[in-house]
Amino acid sequence: MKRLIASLIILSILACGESRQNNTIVTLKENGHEKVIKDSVIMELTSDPIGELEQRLIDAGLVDLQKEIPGLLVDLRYSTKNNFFGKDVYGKLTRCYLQPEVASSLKKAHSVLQQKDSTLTFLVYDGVRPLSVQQILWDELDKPEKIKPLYVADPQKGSLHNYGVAVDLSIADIRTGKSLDMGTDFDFFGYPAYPDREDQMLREGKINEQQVENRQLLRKVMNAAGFKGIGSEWWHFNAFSRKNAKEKFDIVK
Ligand SMILES: C[C@@H](N)C(=O)N[C@H](C)C(=O)O
Ligand SMILES: [Zn+2]
Repeated sequence: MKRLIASLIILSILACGESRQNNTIVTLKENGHEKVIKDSVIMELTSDPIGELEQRLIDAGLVDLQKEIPGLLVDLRYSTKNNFFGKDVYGKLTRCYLQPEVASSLKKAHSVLQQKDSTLTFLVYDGVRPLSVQQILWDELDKPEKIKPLYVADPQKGSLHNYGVAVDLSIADIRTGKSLDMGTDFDFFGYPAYPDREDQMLREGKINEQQVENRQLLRKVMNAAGFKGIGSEWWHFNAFSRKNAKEKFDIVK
């Protein structure tokens, strides 16, 4: 490897004359790393190699949402510390995967959204989620045992995320990449985030009309593509019932 880099440096020095017109002299791809030698300086570019979890998702036939749906944004929150328990539990995984037919339904929802307003896109927070991560979320959720399943599906039963048939998302403005105002952040666990409590929350001034309108738009486009929401989280949508998911797909462990 060291020898290879050394020879590439020599190559780049030799090619210096030409480099005035074209600064980039050599591009080398190795193990998912891209190195560009420019004016004799080696610059590491792009992505890490695919991690073990991502490879498992690909091997299981799941698809990368951003490859299927151009323009869709992903902020995989469990791959950051910006989530309800403040820990990165996805490591190298930063892309969002779903079952192919769920991705294709989401593509339909996305096109319904863009027909309504071409300045809008989806901002996805989570898709397939391994059962091992479901257990971490369950353990980290600081709520009484009885109401925990309203916010995180019990890992003993499995979540539809574990099959790759549920998605957590918002709508974003493509010009800013930021979510529309939905009244609460993703994974806010309480009444202001409940679609079931919107009338009450409006009356109590906890959310406003514009926030409800934004959520209604999300529900409308997702429902148009066959997704079903749940009563306690504005961001969560299922593409299949638990029974159908069990019959058709395997859980990602
Ligand atoms: C944890 C939250 N983002 C979520 O997806 N909750 C549902 C209920 C789930 O865990 O399936
Ligand atoms: Zn969810």
